[in-house]
Amino acid sequence: MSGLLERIAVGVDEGRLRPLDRALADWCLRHGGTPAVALAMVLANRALEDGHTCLQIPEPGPALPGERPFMAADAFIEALTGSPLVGGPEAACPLILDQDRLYIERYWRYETRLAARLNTLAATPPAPVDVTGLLPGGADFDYSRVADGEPHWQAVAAFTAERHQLCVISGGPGTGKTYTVVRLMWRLIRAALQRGDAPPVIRLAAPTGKAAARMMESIRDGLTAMNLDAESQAACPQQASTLHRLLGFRQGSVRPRHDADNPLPADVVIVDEASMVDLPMMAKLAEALPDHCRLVLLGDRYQLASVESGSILAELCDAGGVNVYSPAQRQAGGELLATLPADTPSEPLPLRDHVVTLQTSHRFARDSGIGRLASLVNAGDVDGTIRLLQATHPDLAYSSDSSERALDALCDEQAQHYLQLQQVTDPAQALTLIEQRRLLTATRVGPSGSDQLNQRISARLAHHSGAFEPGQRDYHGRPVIITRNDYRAGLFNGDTGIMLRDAEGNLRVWFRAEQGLRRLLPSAIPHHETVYAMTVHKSQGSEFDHVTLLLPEGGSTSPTRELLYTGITRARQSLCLTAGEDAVREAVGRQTLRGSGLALRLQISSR
Ligand SMILES: Nc1ncnc2c1ncn2[C@@H]1O[C@H](COP(=O)(O)OP(=O)(O)OP(=O)(O)O)[C@@H](O)[C@H]1O
Repeated sequence: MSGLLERIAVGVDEGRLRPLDRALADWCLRHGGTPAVALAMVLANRALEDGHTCLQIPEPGPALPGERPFMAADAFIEALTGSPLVGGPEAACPLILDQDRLYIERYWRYETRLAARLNTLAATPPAPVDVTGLLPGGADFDYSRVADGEPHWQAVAAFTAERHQLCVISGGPGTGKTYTVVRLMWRLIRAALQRGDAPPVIRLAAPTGKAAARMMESIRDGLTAMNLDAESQAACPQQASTLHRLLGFRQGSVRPRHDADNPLPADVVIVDEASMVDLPMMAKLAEALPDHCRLVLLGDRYQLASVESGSILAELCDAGGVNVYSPAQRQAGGELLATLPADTPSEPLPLRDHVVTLQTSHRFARDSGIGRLASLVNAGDVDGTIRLLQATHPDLAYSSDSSERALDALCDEQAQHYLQLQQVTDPAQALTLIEQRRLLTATRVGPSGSDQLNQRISARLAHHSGAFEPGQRDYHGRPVIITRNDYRAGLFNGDTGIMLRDAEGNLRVWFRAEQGLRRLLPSAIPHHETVYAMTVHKSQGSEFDHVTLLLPEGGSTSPTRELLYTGITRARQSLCLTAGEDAVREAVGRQTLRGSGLALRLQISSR
């Protein structure tokens, strides 16, 4: 493997590799590493950047992007063994080799610590649950929409979260995750008050400020609809925070205030949009829970995983299967689970009693184009997806033309909508207008990337309205999205605002806030961008009435099934998909597979 640095230098020149790859390899070689170790360091770092927790050493052998394998996988593992820079589990080395998985040391620790904590939570003896209120005719769940012979999965989810310290509730859009946790909270509070105990301290959190605000809004609506008595109402959480804030991260620090030595003051922690939580954050959260605390994770197993490393929610769901339970769980659920088909005799899944998958969307009708499209994409049904797209549905439009001319027409259409903003001076009305529709795209760069689309739409608006110059940064009617958390300003990654001129002619930026609206000077808002179009990744945790989703043709980063599904399910009322048939086929057929050892570390815990 001589000449590694030279080969990397060529890769950097050709744009296949980054200067960082060269620096990492160089560092390894200067610190006693062999070329194999230097390659291992480069590939492990690249794996992390691609969202993997570790490098699953590939067969037939490890290779730099665009090159043939340097050596066979077995020989590579042997070459790493004994290096001072590579150790086995628990070693204090920059790289950890754990069987055929290679980790950057910190990530091996996150993974093993998270698995250990989850195993402890899952192994806690189940609590007895009074299922009376959960059954048909009980006070807690309405059975009028449940099909005959089907369990009420929302009631099963509440039962599971009461019975176990660890519970994952997965469901697509509108399947009632919030509806369920509102009832779960009420049951927990009511049971405590009936026992004469203090109500449990329930903390609500989400990975982004936007998702936290949406979670609180849905929970508030749900609580209002339930019309609780004043005491129960007061015991319900009044706020949802970001995980950063919940754990008490200080600006610029990776160590939170709450950890195993200073656990969170909470009896129940409920995390929404858990698919967006990465491995380091999930490990820190799990460690900061006090021993008795319940952890309830809500999310959609089929959505895109976190932008950073790990796909924790999907892995936990895989470790739980889809609504298969142990005999003990079925017995404890009694009538609640009586209609389930007999248990299959396959190998029991480690988290089978801890994961509930909600099945019915209360947002989309059974024949809704958006709902059906989402299901077909999830199922990986390529032909079914294409057939559906070619049929007519009131809520779904499809165009296979993603040519330059089609992109132009798309940008014109978007600009026509946003032209209305030039006449609007009321910030609430302007915010509603920008939240109604969104152009989503798979990537940030390239002709159909969000950067260029935003420029094209802005240029058209400048031309049509004559109100500002093309290329002008700040102008009346400019929608902006925050791209970095700023705790001092109270603005978070993903928050959207609108720039409007006030009566004195000064530009101000308006955001939705807990109590109404906030007004800020353009210079006072943290990192932000114009947002007519955004990537599907950025749209996670948000929904819009009308979505136009664009998939690029070819390109370096091909869209995956998860990306397509996430884009589709951002639409509440209508979806227009613009993508060549080949791009759709490719995306539906390509699933995200992330290297991780978490699943292997989860133990059978069901009793
Ligand atoms: N069992 C039910 N009976 C009647 N209405 C329901 C039921 N479950 C959910 N809903 C209604 O369906 C809508 C969506 O529910 P909810 O917001 O809880 O879903 P969600 O899974 O949290 O959605 P999202 O994916 O947007 O986070 C809400 O208006 C809710 O009141």
